[in-house]
Amino acid sequence: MYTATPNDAPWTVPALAQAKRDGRKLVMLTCYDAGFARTVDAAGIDLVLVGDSLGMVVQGHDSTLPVTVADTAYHTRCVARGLSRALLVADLPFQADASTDRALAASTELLQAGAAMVKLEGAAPHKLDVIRHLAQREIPVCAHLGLTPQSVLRLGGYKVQGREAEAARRLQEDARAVAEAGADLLVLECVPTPLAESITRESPIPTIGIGAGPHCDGQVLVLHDMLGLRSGHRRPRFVKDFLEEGGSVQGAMEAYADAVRSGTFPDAAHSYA
Ligand SMILES: Nc1nc(=O)c2c([nH]1)NC[C@@H]1CN(c3ccc(C(=O)N[C@@H](CCC(=O)O)C(=O)O)cc3)CN21
Ligand SMILES: CC(C)C(=O)C(=O)O
Ligand SMILES: [Mg+2]
Repeated sequence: MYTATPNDAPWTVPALAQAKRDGRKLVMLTCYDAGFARTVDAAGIDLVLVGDSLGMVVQGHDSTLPVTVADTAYHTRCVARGLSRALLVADLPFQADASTDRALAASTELLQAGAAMVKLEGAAPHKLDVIRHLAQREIPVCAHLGLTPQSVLRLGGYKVQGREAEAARRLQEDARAVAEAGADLLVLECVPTPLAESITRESPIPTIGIGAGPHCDGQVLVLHDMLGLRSGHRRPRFVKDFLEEGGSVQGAMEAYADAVRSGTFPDAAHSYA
């Protein structure tokens, strides 16, 4: 069992790249309030995401689209007060990254709320402009490719991405482009295991998978999912309830961290071939 090490130095952005070079897996969980943040931190989780999934698991909407910058800033402030070691990432909500001006204003608000990095979905030309704009202004950026839930209306549902050869090629190119634009980290959501493996091998920045197989540099799950709470939609294949084996909330987080670090999660049953 992984033992919490509260004396460990707080995470920094350069330490993420070092972890990739060292082959140390990064463990990430979403979190939306201070109580859970204290527990996530004590469990030795490396990265905490105030995801716009809060629109679904906290607010009860059926997509992430209704979430605002004010909502995300509020939850970021709550979570930041509970953390002393984990690196805090906050999602830029739907259309907060529609222009460089809006993205800079929203990101400033989120960093001033306590985040150390902002995350944004996609690699369209204007998104690459936003990544460059933020990176040049000393704002760490996490990119997010594959299934991008803010695109749900045009995608027609939450489906695995990059299955066709052409789509796979485009994803691989997008991964190159976001790193080139200055992203520090890359979330890959719902992509076939071999594609995520190939992107990870090529990527100069660490990849964090969710439904992207075991070969990413790290993993992320939605907190409610790994504690077995009903998510409102059909349970995605990549979700595993760690509460049973963990025995307590902190135990579940430690079991998840152990499984990611030892390479036993995700297995084939929790990945897309
Ligand atoms: N609670 C929760 N967990 C999440 O992981 C999550 C959210 N909410 N909200 C935002 C998005 C939506 N997500 C989802 C939702 C459903 C599937 C899903 O059911 N996928 C199918 C894929 C089928 C296919 O294309 O082959 C699956 O069977 O896993 C995947 C990701 C991930 N994110
Ligand atoms: C699922 C993760 C990667 C996310 O973006 C969120 O929780 O909003
Ligand atoms: Mg999100």
